[in-house]
Amino acid sequence: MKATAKAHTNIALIKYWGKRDEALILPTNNSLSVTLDGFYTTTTVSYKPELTKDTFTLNDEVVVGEQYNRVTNFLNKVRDIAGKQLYAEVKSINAVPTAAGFASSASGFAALAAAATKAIGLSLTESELSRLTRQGSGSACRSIFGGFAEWQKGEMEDGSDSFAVPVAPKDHWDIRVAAVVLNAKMKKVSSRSGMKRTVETSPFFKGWVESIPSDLEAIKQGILERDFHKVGEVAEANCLKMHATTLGANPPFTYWLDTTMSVMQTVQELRSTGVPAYFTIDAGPNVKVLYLPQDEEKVLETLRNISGVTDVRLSRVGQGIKYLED
Ligand SMILES: O=C(O)C[C@@](O)(CF)CCOP(=O)(O)OP(=O)(O)O
Repeated sequence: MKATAKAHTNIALIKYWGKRDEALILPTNNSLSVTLDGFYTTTTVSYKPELTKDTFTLNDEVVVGEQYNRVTNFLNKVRDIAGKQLYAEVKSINAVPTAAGFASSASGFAALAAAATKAIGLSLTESELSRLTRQGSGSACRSIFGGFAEWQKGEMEDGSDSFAVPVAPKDHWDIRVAAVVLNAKMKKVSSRSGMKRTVETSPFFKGWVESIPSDLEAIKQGILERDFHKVGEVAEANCLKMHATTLGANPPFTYWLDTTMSVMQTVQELRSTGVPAYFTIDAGPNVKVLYLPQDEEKVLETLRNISGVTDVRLSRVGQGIKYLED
C-alpha cells in the first residue's frame, strides 16, 4: 500500500482567477497552462494500518496547520472513493521554492493525488485523476498532463465535467520559461484569498471573465501554429488583465513589487530590440519570462542584471505525472 509519483508545476498562460464554487473548487473561467520541467514535487504515500491519523512531511519537515489540513482533507476524498478507512504517511520533496508565486501547490497536489490513489489500489484515468486533483488545488489539475493543457471550467454543479485536457504534447514546441525570483518568501495574499476577494468586490472581474473565450481561442491557435508572438502577446495581456482585477478589489491589492515592474519593463524593452520575450505573473511578485531557445543567453544575461533579482531559473516544457519505483 505504497506509491511514489512525480509531478511538475505549470505556469498559466490564460489564468484561472475566480471560483464559482469554493467547496468544490470550480472556476468561473477556463484556463490554459504549460507544464515546466524545472520545478517538480516527488511524493510518496504509504498507507499503514497502525496509523490513527495522516502524517505529512515536506522537504523532511513535519507539516502542521492549514497545509496539513488541506492534505488530510484531500486524503479523505481518496479514502471515500476507495471505500477504505486507512491513514497514510505522506512524504513530499519539493524542487520548487514554496509559495511566492511559484505554483508549488500545483505540483504538490498533482503528485499527492497520483501517489495516494495508486497506493490505495485505485487506477484512475487521466481525466478522473485531474478532476480529483482539482479538489486539492485548482491549478494542480493541469499538472496531470505534460506540455500544454486546458482546464475546462465545466457547467455541471457537481464539477463532474471540470478537469484538464491536453492541448499539445511536451514535444510539440520547445519554448522556454525563465522564472525570475525576486522574493522567495511566503506571499501575503494567497491565490485562494486573493481571487475570493476579487470575485466578491472587484467591478473589473466581469470584464475579466468575458475576455477569456477570445483569449483562449487565440492562444490555442498560436500554440498549434507555433506562433510565438501571438502566444506571448495573448499571455502577457491576459496576465495584465488578471492583475488589473485586484486593483479594483475592496480593499485593493497587488502582488507586484517595484522589482516586479522593473522586470516587466525590461522584458518589454528587450522585445523592442527585436528579442521575442513576454512575461506572465501569478499570485506573487515573481515574474516568468517566455522566450525561444535561440535567445536564451541574451534573455538570461538581461534578467540577471536587473537589480533586485536574486535568481533566474530556466525551464523547458515538462512532462505529466510519472510513477516512480519505490
Ligand atoms: O495558475 C493560475 O491559473 C493562476 C494562479 O496561479 C494565480 F495567478 C491561480 C492559482 O490558484 P490556485 O493556487 O490553484 O488556487 P486554489 O484552487 O484555491 O488552490
